[in-house]
Order: sequence, then structure tokens, then C-alpha cells
Amino acid sequence: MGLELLLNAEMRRADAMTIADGTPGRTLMERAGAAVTAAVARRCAAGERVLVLCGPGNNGGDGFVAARLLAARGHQVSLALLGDGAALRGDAALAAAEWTGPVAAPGSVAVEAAGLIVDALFGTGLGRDLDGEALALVERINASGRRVVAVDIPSGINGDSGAVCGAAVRATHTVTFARRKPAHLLLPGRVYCGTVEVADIGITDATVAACASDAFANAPPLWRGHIPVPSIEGHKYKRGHALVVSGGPTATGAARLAARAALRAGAGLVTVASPPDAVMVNAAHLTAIMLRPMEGAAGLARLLDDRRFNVLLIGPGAGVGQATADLVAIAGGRQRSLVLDADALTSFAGNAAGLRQVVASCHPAAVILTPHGGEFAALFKAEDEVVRAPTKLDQARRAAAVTGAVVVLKGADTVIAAPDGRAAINENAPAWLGTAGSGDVLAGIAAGLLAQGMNGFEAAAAAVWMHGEAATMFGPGLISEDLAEVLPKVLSRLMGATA
Ligand SMILES: NC(=O)C1=CN([C@@H]2O[C@H](COP(=O)(O)OP(=O)(O)OC[C@H]3O[C@@H](n4cnc5c(N)ncnc54)[C@H](OP(=O)(O)O)[C@@H]3O)[C@@H](O)[C@H]2O)[C@@H](O)CC1
Ligand SMILES: [K+]
Repeated sequence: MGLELLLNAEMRRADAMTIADGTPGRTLMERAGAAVTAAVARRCAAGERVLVLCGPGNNGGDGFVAARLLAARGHQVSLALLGDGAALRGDAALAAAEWTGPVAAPGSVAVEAAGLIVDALFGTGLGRDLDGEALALVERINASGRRVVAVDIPSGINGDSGAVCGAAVRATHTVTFARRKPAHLLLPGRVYCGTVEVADIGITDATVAACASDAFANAPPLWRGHIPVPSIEGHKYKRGHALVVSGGPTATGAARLAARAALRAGAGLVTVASPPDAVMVNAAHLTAIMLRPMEGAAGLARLLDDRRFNVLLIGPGAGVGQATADLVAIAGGRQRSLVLDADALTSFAGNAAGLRQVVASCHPAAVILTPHGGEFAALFKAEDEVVRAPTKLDQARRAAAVTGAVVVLKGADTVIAAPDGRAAINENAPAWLGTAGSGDVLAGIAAGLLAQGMNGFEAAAAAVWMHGEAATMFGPGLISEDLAEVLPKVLSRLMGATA
């Protein structure tokens, strides 16, 4: 199954296109119900009690199909319908007509008596917050502690944003169709889904490609072909030279974390550019990484006269204020690839327009911005269309469009977005990756990949994934210093897979 993600409207289009191509909607629904049946059958012995809760639309229709097929397999199935049976329309009405068992009202069923619950209340058609009977039912499902298999999306979760609309079913497993939806990866939706399975209901790859809008799950097939593989004939100067700007004497560690990550990610050479009064602190801790003194923006400009520095990283430990903004502006005019993190971003709080100018002056080199949620909100506070965008995916995409940079909007569900509209949602970051200095390492990996000539979007997406993978491989107890040391294992697996 491909990595594309389908928004609600895109999924509806894919359904409609498949139907127009000759597969009746009722057939799609039958396949959807059959996939749910198979998922339930893998979890429940025949004879066990299954409660199917159906909603008023086609998600409910999938539930009617599953109820019929589960009963035919010998399960004790009871079914409740939210709303009026006579109001069912289209394929859902046809599926309901084939269910010959009783249809209960939700208020009359003992939710906790079920061995497993099938949640077929709402899917991609959820249009507003749950209230009244629907809300009460969802709360009873969650209070029951029963296993829940959700059809398509746990009811109450918005498929595009992953937001909880009033309340949402906490599923143990979710069966979705054709491709995952953003809500299966974005928080909080992801944690409501349990495990997620994608069932093939006959929507072709070509149809998905025609309907999807360049949003993907972040995984190696998206960028593995772009990962630079060192060659015997190459030498370190061919693998780029990253310059990482250090903070003052009491704030040097972040830059060194980033610099080491850049080197581990494969940059040929890495130099720390240090304020003169921090040189001795940096010198005491650096070995393979080189060190150059740098006095303010003029000093950075002089260093950048050396064309071999092809990537610049500014932000970790830099300090918030005009001095850092000046460094960024100097870097911008020099057509080098740029990674801006932390304080470099906050120094442009409310001034995304200023940053856009810097990005434009780097062209055609790539610029990657790596804000966490707080830095993002501060940077774009004057850009209504960004901060008011309805989903994290939209926010990152609009931020990329506004600045012209690749934006990495960090979190447990980091979104990477390019100005051309491509976006990826990351899902491999373990909880223990949220540790001091982790962001500095991420920025360093991105700089290391850019140094080797990767494009901005691929470098950013690969860096985010490698960062998560390194943390997962290391395991709990991780501190940021560990991440770079695990990168060789991550890289050799990636390169092994390309061989
Ligand atoms: N052929 C296909 O397209 C296929 C589709 N498939 C399946 O269909 C699902 C999409 O079906 P769908 O479009 O009918 O939407 P669905 O999620 O059932 O909800 C709509 C209903 O809910 C209601 N409603 C909404 N919000 C509400 C609220 N807060 N509180 C109360 N009511 C609310 C809304 O009412 P209205 O807003 O109109 O008043 C309407 O009645 C999809 O997820 C997949 O499972 C598969 O079978 C494959 C083939
Ligand atoms: K559902």
C-alpha cells in the first residue's frame, strides 16, 4: 500500500471515481464490511458476543455489512442504530435491508456485555462536534473498557485534522480503506486509533494518485533514493562542509550536538563557528569537528567568503535578538543552504516576512526551518492564514508557502512541508525523543544531509525519520548525546536497503 494519505474530500472523490469506473458503491461497502469482519474474526472466537454500533451514513452501512457477515460466521451479533432506520439512504439503506436481525436503539444495549464492539458510527462524513445521544454513546463505549474495532476512523475524530470533535471512541484497532487518512497519524487522532490496518476495497493506485494531494506518511521510500551513498572514488570535500554557529561561552553545547549529528549524517567536514570568548570552551570538546572564531555578522560574512562552506546552521544556543537575526540575514545573502532552528526562528517572531526575504536571497539553495509548536506560533503570529489553518498539515503547508522554505513543524507528529505543496507526517518518534537537545540534533542531521547535496524536502523528511529511528533503536533512557552515535546503524540499514 502506498504512502499517500487521503483527506476526507479526497477519499470521497476516490470512492466516486471508482464507482464511475464501474464498481458499484454497494460493492465497495461490501468489501469494507468484509475487511472489518476479518479484523474482528482475528480477534474474537466464533460464538463470542459482538456489538455493532451503526451511524446514520455509509460508515453505518459498513457496520450493517459486518454485522451480517459476522453473524454468518457464527458470532452472537447485536446491532444498534443511532438515528432513524427509515432515514438511511443509498448504499447504507441497501446494506441495512440485508441485515435480518433486530435493530436496537443505542440506549437499550448493554455496551459492557459485548466481547468486542464495532464502531461504525461516523467516518469521513463527520461534520460537527458530537452531542446528545451520539456523545453519550461514545462515552459509554469508552467507559466499558471493551475492545473496539473502529470502521475507517474512530468516531468523533476528524479525518483531516485528527482532532477530537466533542468526544471520540478510543479504539483498539482501526480498519481503514485504500489509504490512511491524516487523522491516523496526527495527534490526538493517532492514539485513538489503536493499531491501524489498510484494507484494499478495489480503489486503484491510479485513482489514489488522481485524488491525493501530495501528503504522505514519512517513510524511507519517500526519500531513500536521495540519500547520498559515499563512493570509493569520492572524498570528504565532495560530501560538503557544514558550518554550525555556536552560542556564547555558557551556551555552546547545542551547537556541538548539532555539529556532531551533521558529521554523523555524512557531511564531509563540519566546522563550529564560535564567538571568540567561547572558542576555548568549544576547543576543549571538539576533535573531528573543526573550529573557527567568528565575531558577529561581519565575522560570519568573512567566513562565508570561503565557498566550501555549503550549508549553514544557525539557532541552537544562539540567543534571541537582533544579533542572531543579523547572522541569519548575512547567511541569507550568500546563496548557501540554510537550517534555521530555535533562537534563529524566535529572533523573527512576528516577522515571517523578514524570513521570507532571507529565504528568497538563498535561492536556489534550500532553506529548512525547524520550529516546535511554540516557535511556530511566535514566528507566524502575524500570518493569519498560517496560524488559523484548520489542521497541523495545513499549517505547515501554508507556512512553507508563505516563507518559501521547507518547514518542519515538530512534535510527536512532526509535519514536513515544502513550498510546492508536498508534505509528510512522521510517526516513528518514540516518547523518549522529547529530551533536552533533541531538536539541536535534528537540525544537525538535516544540515549534514543538505551538505551532501540532498534537496530540502527530502533532506528534512529523511532527517526527521532518521532522528526518530535512532531514538527507537537506542530505547528508553536516551539523552541527546546518544542520538548521533546510533546514526551509523540507521544509515547502514538505509543504505543496505538500497543495495
Ligand atoms: N461509497 C462510499 O463512499 C464508501 C464509503 N465508505 C464508508 O462510508 C463512510 C463515509 O460515509 P458518509 O459520507 O455517509 O459519512 P459518515 O461518516 O457515515 O457520516 C455521515 C452521517 O453522519 C451524520 N453526522 C455527521 N456528523 C455528525 C455528528 N457530529 N452528530 C450526528 N450525526 C452526524 C451525517 O448527518 P448530517 O450531517 O447529514 O446531518 C450523516 O448522516 C466512510 O468513512 C466509510 O466508512 C465505505 O463503505 C466505502 C465506500
Ligand atoms: K467509525
